[in-house]
Amino acid sequence: MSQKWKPLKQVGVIGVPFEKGQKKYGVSVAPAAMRSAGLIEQLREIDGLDVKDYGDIDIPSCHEAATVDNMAYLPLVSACNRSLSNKMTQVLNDGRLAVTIGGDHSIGVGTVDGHYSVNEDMILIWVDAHADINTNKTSDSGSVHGMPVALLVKELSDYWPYLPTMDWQVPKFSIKNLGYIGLRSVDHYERLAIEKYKVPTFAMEDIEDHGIRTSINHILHVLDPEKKKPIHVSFDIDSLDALEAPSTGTSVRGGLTLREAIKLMEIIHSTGRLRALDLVEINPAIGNDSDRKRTIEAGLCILKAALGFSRRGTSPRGATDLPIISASFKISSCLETKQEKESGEEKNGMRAIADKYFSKISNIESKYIINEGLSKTISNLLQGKVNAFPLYKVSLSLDRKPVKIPWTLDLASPLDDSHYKKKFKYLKIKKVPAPGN
Ligand SMILES: NC(=[NH2+])NCCC[C@H](N)C(=O)O
Repeated sequence: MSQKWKPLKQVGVIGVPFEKGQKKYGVSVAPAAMRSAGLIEQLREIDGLDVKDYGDIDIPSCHEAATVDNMAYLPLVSACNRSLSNKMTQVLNDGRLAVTIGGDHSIGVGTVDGHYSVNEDMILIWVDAHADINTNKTSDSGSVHGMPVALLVKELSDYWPYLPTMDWQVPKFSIKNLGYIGLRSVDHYERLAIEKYKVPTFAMEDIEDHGIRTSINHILHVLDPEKKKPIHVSFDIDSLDALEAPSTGTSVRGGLTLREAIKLMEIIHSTGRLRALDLVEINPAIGNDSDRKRTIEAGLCILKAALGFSRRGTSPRGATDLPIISASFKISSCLETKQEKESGEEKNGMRAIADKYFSKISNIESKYIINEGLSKTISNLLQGKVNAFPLYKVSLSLDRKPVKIPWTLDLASPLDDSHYKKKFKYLKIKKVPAPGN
């Protein structure tokens, strides 16, 4: 039976201030930098999104020496990912789409491991300049951020030595459920692995040939032709062109434009199947203020596109028309009814009248005033009948043009008010939803 997918409106944000998967200082500052740039607030502005901030995971301090050849800080990387994997499981089991802010890309081990434990049928879209599928034997750098994919996939488990501290992580995810977007710096053995396992890959030259829409749609079709599997996107900011995202540790020229990346995320959002999204490798310590700002803004744009922000704009929820009147009102005077005059309950009576008349209007901003002299004249003209109904003068100030609503007559059916209707312009008062509702 085919399940109807729609975008998950509940989101859980996890920060991972971790940088030991590579050698440069600064990528651990990204969660804080993203938060102070308004990450949570901006996500909450997306129509209908319920965003829970799970805070940053505790990065375990661990002083064990690296015991595996050509794998820097493995015990630390392992401890961080173990804790992240647990946090992922928690967020997903809370029914939320997990948004993880790294940290370097070694944290993909924890996010995918945690996601897999909840959704075994998940597919993984790795958006990156690099394939990150080195083993410690094939890596030139010895940095684990170039190895997460190789650690995760079961097909490569035989190519690793025993990894002390990594017993918690059993590679179960199949490379058959992986696709790449944005590659342009692929090491030799990485290319071999991609070809050997026929990983659907749209490197930059393929994106150049086919466009971003066809590229992602092709990958999604190959990995999940029946459109029924949860999607995990692991987005490395270095997939973007260095001009769009300069503040990152291993930037490569000639990458995705921000527009392509946004489009990519919009397409993924529209599947309704996105369940986990990582944003990694933003390094606020690289570059100047403007580089930092540009990179962080690009990251925010990407997250927002993935979570349903529409560049077309969205009309206010529930509204069917532009607000006709938006004002607040105050009764300054009113001709009382006979009954009120006698009972002296003028004030309550007035409030009741106001409620009755203006319950239909929300958020009225200007004043509603009766001119005493005028009201007396009118009262005379109406020969005492005025006591049978309240009479108001309403003045509303709209933004562009002051509009006067001179009279509102109630219970006035026997009365011919055509004279007043001619003299004063009547304005229909329509109910409008209060802004923000
Ligand atoms: N997530 C990244 N930025 N990875 C960069 C990896 C670079 C290189 N291929 C390496 O293995 O060291």
